[in-house]
Amino acid sequence: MNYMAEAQQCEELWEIQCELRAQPQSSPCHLDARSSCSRAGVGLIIMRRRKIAVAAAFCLSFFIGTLLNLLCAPVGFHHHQEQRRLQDETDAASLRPLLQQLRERYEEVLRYRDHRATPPPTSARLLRPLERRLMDLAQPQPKWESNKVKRGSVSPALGNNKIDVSLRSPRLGCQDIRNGSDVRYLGSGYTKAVYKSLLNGSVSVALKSVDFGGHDIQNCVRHYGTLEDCYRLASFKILKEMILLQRLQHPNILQLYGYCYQDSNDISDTLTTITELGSPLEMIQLLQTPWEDRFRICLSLVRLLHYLAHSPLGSITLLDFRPRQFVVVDGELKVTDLDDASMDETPCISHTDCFLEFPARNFTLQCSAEGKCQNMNEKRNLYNAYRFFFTYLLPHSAPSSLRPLLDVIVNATEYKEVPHAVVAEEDYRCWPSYHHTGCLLSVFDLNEAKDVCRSHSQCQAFVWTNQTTWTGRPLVFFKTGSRTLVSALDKTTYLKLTG
Ligand SMILES: Nc1ncnc2c1ncn2[C@@H]1O[C@H](COP(=O)(O)OP(=O)(O)OP(=O)(O)O)[C@@H](O)[C@H]1O
Repeated sequence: MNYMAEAQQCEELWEIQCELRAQPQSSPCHLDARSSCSRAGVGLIIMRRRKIAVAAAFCLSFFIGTLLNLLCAPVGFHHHQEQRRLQDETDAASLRPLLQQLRERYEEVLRYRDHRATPPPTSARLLRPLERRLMDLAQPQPKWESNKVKRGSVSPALGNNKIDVSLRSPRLGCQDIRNGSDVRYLGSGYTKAVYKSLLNGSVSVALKSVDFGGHDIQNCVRHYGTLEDCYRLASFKILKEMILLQRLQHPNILQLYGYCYQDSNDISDTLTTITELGSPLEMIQLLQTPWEDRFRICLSLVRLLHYLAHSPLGSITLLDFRPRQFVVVDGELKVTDLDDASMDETPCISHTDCFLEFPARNFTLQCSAEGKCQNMNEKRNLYNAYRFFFTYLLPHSAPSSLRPLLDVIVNATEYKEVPHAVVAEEDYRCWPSYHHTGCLLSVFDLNEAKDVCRSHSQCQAFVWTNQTTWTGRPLVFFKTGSRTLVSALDKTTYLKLTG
């Protein structure tokens, strides 16, 4: 039964491989998938992690073992066979989470790739000098590179994640990488390593690929013991990043010049992307640069965030938003690491599901009638930009005439109105309160309520109760947060938003 499940899994992953290569259903790829996977189930588990030769030897020994078993039927042999079967079952079970992750990442990549909107074509007339130099450099893409389907080079139980994206000219490829010189290590993160290379002696680019010595691969191999499968999993991140770089075109998003699939470390079709080169962002250095340069970085970031909030793929959030995800190109900030970007808006049933948590403060956003947290992606980006960039880069040594304006920007406090809602708990005491455990005060109008909230350090929200004192002054409940936001027809809640 387990062998049958294994065979089914094998078939599914082959199907993925064929799909990625855009092979039609009746193609040899799909037929091969079925015949490969319907072979002896016992052999499949071995074939996934070892070479076919090993699997064949195992099948042979299995066959001989069965023969001997029939002839002799010794009790010990039965025992040995049972042990091996149990071991195989354990191995298969331990790899299941890896297969699940592979499937999820594969589906994510397809979602980004198949999203309808396409970037506008750029007229060759508008090409800047660097692009013209790249155009001179780019070789016509060899046909084999986009159509190549290498059989037998990957484990039959695992889909290869080779995927081609259409790129505007100029497109660079493997040949250009091979002709590169002056290759130098630039940096690495959890998953990828980045190198600088000088192509054709004229254009410097960044080459990005999976780092075989990086934490991601090392942790995965330690856990699952299979380098090839772990490589495939990690390379989905580069694949996703490449698709996003191609789909999102903006001066503050690094430009993708091309990519290359080549065999490396005994793994077929490993992916390297070729992008615009930048300088890693060093916050300490940046703090020492003139105010105008720092202002330029902040302006780049604002322009980028505006584009991401209204991108052709919808509102995109950068889940991993730290200075190291950005580089500087000619004084402009550009995002380079897009593998943690997401275009999914958080689903919700009530406002409490739209809770955005940061170390220093939290927000509760509105849940729309369609069951999506409204503007959550944009809000996450904005607050991260505020806490990682604006607070450090803008105020220090700013021109004195701009200071009042900057104070307003950096300390901007506005209130978001949530009609028909009340914060059920999250009370604090104040004086002179009309409530013995909460802060219930009378105010003249909404502006006074905002001023009161601003003057209380605990206050993060207030509820307009629609009740008044005997003089007719409205009563307002001041609250420490808005996690316990619930519906209440006759009340309105105001949430304090900073940044
Ligand atoms: N185009 C580029 N030019 C110069 N340096 C770059 C470029 N792209 C990336 N880098 C440097 O390489 C580092 C690693 O790249 P990247 O962030 O894509 O890898 P990662 O494994 O996803 O990292 P993380 O663990 O931060 O997610 C970056 O922190 C950056 O300093």
